[in-house]
Amino acid sequence: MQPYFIAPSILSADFARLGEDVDKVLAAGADVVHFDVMDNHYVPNLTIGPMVCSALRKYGVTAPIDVHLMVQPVDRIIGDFIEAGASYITFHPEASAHVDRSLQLIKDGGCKAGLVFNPATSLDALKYVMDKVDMILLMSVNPGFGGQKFIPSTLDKLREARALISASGRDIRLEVDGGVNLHNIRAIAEAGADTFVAGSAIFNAPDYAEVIAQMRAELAQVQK
Ligand SMILES: O=C(CO)[C@H](O)[C@H](O)COP(=O)(O)O
Repeated sequence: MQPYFIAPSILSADFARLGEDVDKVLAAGADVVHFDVMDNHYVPNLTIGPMVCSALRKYGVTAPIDVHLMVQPVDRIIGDFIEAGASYITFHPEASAHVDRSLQLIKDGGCKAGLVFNPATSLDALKYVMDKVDMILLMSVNPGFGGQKFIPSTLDKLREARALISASGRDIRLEVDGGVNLHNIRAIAEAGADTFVAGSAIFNAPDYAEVIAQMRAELAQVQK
């Protein structure tokens, strides 16, 4: 199992002071910046694109930036995010006409590639591309908005994904996104996740360092 990563979703950050807020959450102990890209087409919301990713890099953010594409089509925006300094780029298989090609485009650009699965989407798309995947992201809410409730069936799906990763023998991160908080993070880790996206639970807390430390304390008690 890889070390646990806490990945605050900047969907819940203060967009008017994004650089400062990202600095603050990283200084508070976050490992990864989770960057939600929504196009008002694949999902019913509109957020940020490659220019903002590039601006964060120019501002001085050196932590990994984990770009979650909730866009359709996928391929024409991949190159822009590679240029903008993304570290991970993940996309939804049903949003790409050619999943293998999209994964390869990401990897050819030197980024880590991953697939994202909505709560009701099966993991079947992984079958022939496990060798190209560096991250599997399970949505534990329907994508589009922060602040939703964790969907409990994600726990079984995490166990299923963890078994696939173990069978592959590869280092693949297993990320979960949606409704992650202090009360459920331990159970989510026990089901197999190693990377935890949390938006409202972190950015709505009065003290980012305190909530991240509490999350790590929960993770320290994980029993497998
Ligand atoms: O991708 C997302 C929604 O599509 C967000 O990353 C996710 O919902 C995180 O927010 P919260 O922790 O508040 O649920």
